[in-house]
Amino acid sequence: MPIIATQGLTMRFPRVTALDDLSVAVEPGVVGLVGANGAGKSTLIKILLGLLPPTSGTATVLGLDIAREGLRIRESVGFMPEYDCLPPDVSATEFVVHMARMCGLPPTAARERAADTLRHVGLYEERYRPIGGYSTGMRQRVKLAQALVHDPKLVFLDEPTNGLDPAGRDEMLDLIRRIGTEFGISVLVTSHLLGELERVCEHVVIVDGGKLLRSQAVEAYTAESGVLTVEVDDGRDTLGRHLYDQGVAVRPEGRFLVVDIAGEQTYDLVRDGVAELGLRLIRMEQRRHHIEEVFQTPPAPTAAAGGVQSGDVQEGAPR
Ligand SMILES: Nc1ncnc2c1ncn2[C@@H]1O[C@H](COP(=O)(O)OP(=O)(O)OP(=O)(O)O)[C@@H](O)[C@H]1O
Repeated sequence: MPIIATQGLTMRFPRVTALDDLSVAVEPGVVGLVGANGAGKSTLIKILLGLLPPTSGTATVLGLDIAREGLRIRESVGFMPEYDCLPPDVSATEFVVHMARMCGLPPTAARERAADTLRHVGLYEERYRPIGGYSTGMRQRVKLAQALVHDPKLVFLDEPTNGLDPAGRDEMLDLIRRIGTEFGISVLVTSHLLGELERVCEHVVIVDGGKLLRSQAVEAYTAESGVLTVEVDDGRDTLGRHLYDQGVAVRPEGRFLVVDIAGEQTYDLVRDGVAELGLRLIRMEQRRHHIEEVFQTPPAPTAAAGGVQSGDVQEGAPR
């Protein structure tokens, strides 16, 4: 059963259509929702939580109807909002216990769950300090902890890496991956950075101007390319010249050789060349695309899609 299913979801504000006839089904797992700023991601989350009635269309979350069962959805779904909404004068423990109590947990269970959750997000040592003195990364972790404290089946994480430095972003992405793999909680995570979603998500939904552009497994975005990456220990140029003499299309790229694949024989030529020259082969693998490369050449317009304009969706940090 899909964890989220929308049909013709439309949200019109007086000056802008934030969601435009959006129909999508999302299966359990770690799922990315990507789009430029203003694409409609936060609006979709608010509608899915039953907090904002759509202009038209229907949706279910965990099989529950957003129009009739908003409260039950919010019992089963955790939400990490995009913007900072934390009280500065209380500690992370006090805040997360309070949120657990708001979700209906009895006092002792709330304290235990808060302590466990804060440990999972890496805030155990600092949990008694007032939130006002926390760094951006620590504040993001408090927001994440309160989303997880009532043991939800699904969490919505709205731009969880916002404002983080590269190291903080890596740690947050690692946490998100663990939420999916170790805790078995499904995740819908939004970002305007395609590259970072590729690292943690199994499936990515792309919205642009409130319309669905694509909904695909990450594997499908990153299908194998027609080139081989070859790395040898000392002798890159020797091997390159050797392959060139055999009629292979080859070029250097950093410490690698990039070889166009012209059938099975390309693998044989590389392997034989390495053996003949007495080199040590470190790697030979078919290169995969990165998601953002898919958007450098917009796909032929399909359905409602008009193609992503370059710059609409930013690339992630270099990997
Ligand atoms: N309450 C509102 N009233 C009027 N317009 C709104 C309201 N909420 C959102 N919008 C508009 O709807 C569009 C989509 O906004 P939304 O916040 O959903 O985008 P987003 O993809 O989450 O982008 P961001 O990451 O910048 O928040 C924007 O043009 C925004 O200005």
